Amino acid sequence: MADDKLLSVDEALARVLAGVTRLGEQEVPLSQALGRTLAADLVSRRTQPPVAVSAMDGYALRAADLAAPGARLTLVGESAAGHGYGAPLGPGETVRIFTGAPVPEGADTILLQEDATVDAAGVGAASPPPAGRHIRARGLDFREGDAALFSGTRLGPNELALAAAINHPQLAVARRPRVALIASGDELVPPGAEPGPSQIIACNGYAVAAIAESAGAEVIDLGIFRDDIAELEKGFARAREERADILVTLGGASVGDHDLLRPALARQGMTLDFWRIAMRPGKPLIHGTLGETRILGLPGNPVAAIVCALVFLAPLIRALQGDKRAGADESEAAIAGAALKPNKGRRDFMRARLGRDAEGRLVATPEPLQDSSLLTELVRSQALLIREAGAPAVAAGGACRVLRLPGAFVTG
Ligand SMILES: Nc1nc2c(c(=O)[nH]1)N[C@H]1C(S)=C(S)[C@@H](COP(=O)(O)OP(=O)(O)OC[C@H]3O[C@@H](n4cnc5c(N)ncnc54)[C@H](O)[C@@H]3O)O[C@H]1N2
Ligand code: MOO
Repeated sequence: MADDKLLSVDEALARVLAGVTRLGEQEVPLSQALGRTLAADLVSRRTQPPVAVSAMDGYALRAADLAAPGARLTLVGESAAGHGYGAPLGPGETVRIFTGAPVPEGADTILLQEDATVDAAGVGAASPPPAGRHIRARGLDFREGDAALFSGTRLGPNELALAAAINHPQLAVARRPRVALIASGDELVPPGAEPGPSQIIACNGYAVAAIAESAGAEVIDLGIFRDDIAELEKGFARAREERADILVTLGGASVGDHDLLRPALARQGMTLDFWRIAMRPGKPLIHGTLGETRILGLPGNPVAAIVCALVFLAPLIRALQGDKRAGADESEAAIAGAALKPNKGRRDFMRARLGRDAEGRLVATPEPLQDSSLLTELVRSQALLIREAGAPAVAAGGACRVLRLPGAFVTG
């Protein structure tokens, strides 16, 4: 069971996504559309293939003409991609044809060039092809007027190719959500600076910005702010100037005397939705709204910030683009590579290595240390092994669920 004082992860995600609608739309050229989300259905302007074409290099012919043993056909011309033969095939005739070339009228099959016998008597074959072999019918892939891609689809490499093929050089896509990042902490200095004795290098923003950009956002990194309400207010003012759709704060979300984000945001008039959830890592997560701006206050520990960005920020960014898969469960089944203890009241996202067992099943083995400050363990991991709040113990070899980390590559 979930800790009843804390909001469950599902409830928290539902609240983050509640009432979110797509931001405006804009037209972008295909070359800039990767990772964007379609704002309208795309209707095909083409039929593909536009005519019946050959799928192989060989000879176009009528299957019946080669049916008699020893039959020979007269080679009368050529059909290449972009240059058809241009005339109907007469009885006993064949045309040299290449992949993607129009099948001449009257031909009903393709004899593979490797299977053809070509000599002075003409073109023959030891085993003639049946009718219909290696011919792609007109419209096999798509037809003019058909909806080929749908509003709310995120454009990956495959979708870009299809959008191009159906002849849309410009696409209507959702505007990129603008995400302003504010890091807070007196201990933080940027990479390349000389830290004082108890200072550290701010790193969370790099991961969170990467997660946000991968989800389609435009990121405005406002830098590091000291643990001081007046300083933080300057940061909020900058976020307002930048017309941020989402303000993401890093650190200062918890209950310590120097964790000032909540009071600072409250002074600005933030409507707080929640700030503590039943999740490990990531218990102190602030969610609220400040005017039109959505606020996500991520916890300071690097792994907590990254996991919360994956679980909440990325879906929010996708929902603001009208992505119909935003918030969908992307976890998958795996086998536990080690015994898992019973879980208490928070959903646990354990850093785990992924491999495969002898049967090829995915095996997730948690890292020995799960402290939310440990980036090296995170980098060694390929997945987050998800343990539900209140889940009973699982023996090694038992079933579990995992969420792959971005770019995870599984060997074995
Ligand atoms: N008494 C309690 N203490 C804490 C609780 C609690 O419930 N009661 N929650 C713990 C949990 S869980 C987390 S997570 C942290 C989160 O605290 P904050 O969001 O207030 O974060 P900070 O205190 O500012 O920082 C925590 C840790 O992370 C480092 N940090 C912060 N920002 C960055 C950054 N941009 N890059 C790299 N590292 C960063 C910071 O130096 C601290 O070491 O609170 C627990 N405490
Ligand atoms: O949210 Mo915290 O990550 O468990 O230290």
